Amino acid sequence: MPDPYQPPGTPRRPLRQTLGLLARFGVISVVLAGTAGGFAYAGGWLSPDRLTPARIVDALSQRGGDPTGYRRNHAKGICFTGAFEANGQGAHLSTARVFVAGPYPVIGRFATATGDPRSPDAVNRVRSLAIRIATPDGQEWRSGMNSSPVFAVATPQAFYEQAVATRIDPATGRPDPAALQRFAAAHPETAAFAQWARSAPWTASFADQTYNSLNAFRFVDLQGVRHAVRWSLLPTVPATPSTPEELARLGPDFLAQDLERRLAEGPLSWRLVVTLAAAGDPVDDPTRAWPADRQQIEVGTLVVQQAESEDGGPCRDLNFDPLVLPTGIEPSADPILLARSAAYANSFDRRAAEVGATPMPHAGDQP
Ligand code: HEM
Repeated sequence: MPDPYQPPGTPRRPLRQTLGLLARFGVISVVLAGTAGGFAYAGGWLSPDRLTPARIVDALSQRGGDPTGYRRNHAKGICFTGAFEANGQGAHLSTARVFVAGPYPVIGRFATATGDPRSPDAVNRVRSLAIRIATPDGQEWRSGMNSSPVFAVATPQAFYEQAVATRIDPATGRPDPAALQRFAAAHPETAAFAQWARSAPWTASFADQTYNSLNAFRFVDLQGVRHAVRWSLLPTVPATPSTPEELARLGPDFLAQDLERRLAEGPLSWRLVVTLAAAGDPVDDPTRAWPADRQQIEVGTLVVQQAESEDGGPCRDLNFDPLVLPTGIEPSADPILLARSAAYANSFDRRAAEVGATPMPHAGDQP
């Protein structure tokens, strides 16, 4: 019987081959549908309420100013180059090459934790220092650290809610005080951070600040034993307390200016100190500090040699993703780490696509 689906003269395909082809097309379409579904899922199209990196970064982008071309958080910063001089003490805790005594090149960035690249320095409570240390085995250790001793929130969802609560109300140019109050009431875990923000002295410099990893990680030693750790960079110059009013008088960009002034006189350094958790210390919650008596080991010194504007500087196109870790350092179970990695990539993709479309003005330039 002629095949009604084939023009006359077309060679007949055996039935088994036809079924095989159909089955293969079936498999391919299922795979394609699955892939499309996967993208839809990752993009949050199937569940608009699900938290995605894009939603977090959208919320971070609405906290005032125009972030086009810039990081969507810690938007105002300055690049630096320098070295990490390992003293060899970390090699007992981790096999990472970076702990073998010696100097390793660093690209880094100081910043203020703001969504607005032109925000005046006197209004931003949290300052940050991010580093990428490269080692001769081709590996890298990237770390972004904050000047607060604890983080404000414990989960990606709470971080998102905080970003939404600090959105700028176009009518007033400020976040809605009621939204801030609602957020604080719903998140008692922010209390330790809020206490620090209220009471810690302000200073006029990036150079006199301590910078903390806040999230926990694991160092893996030669025997394969895992040690839960956090780390901090401790300044070697004394802090000079100031008030926000005094700082406001220094102009909008005093932090970058102070850094450049100090570096013109010589390098700045920080001691890298690793703190070891004791059994039961929280390793998945950066809002909770570990007790002050935990063992600490100084593993080397960060030397900052030269600052460079972010506009074209070596840190502009770096993503200080906290999950770029060398062999010998692993992430902890803290859910914030995965969320950070995904959100940084999203923010990086946005600003990388915007570079060139938007001039990258020096700090202090008017829009
Ligand atoms: C769920 C939690 C968090 C989210 C979603 C988040 C999101 C972001 C985003 C989108 C950026 C911009 C990245 C870029 O464009 O390259 C950023 C920068 C930064 N974040 Fe986070 N962050 C989180 C938690 C933390 C924590 C716990 C710390 C603590 C140390 C931290 C420290 C930093 C630093 C230092 C930078 C600036 C890095 C640089 O200079 O390039 N963040 N964050």
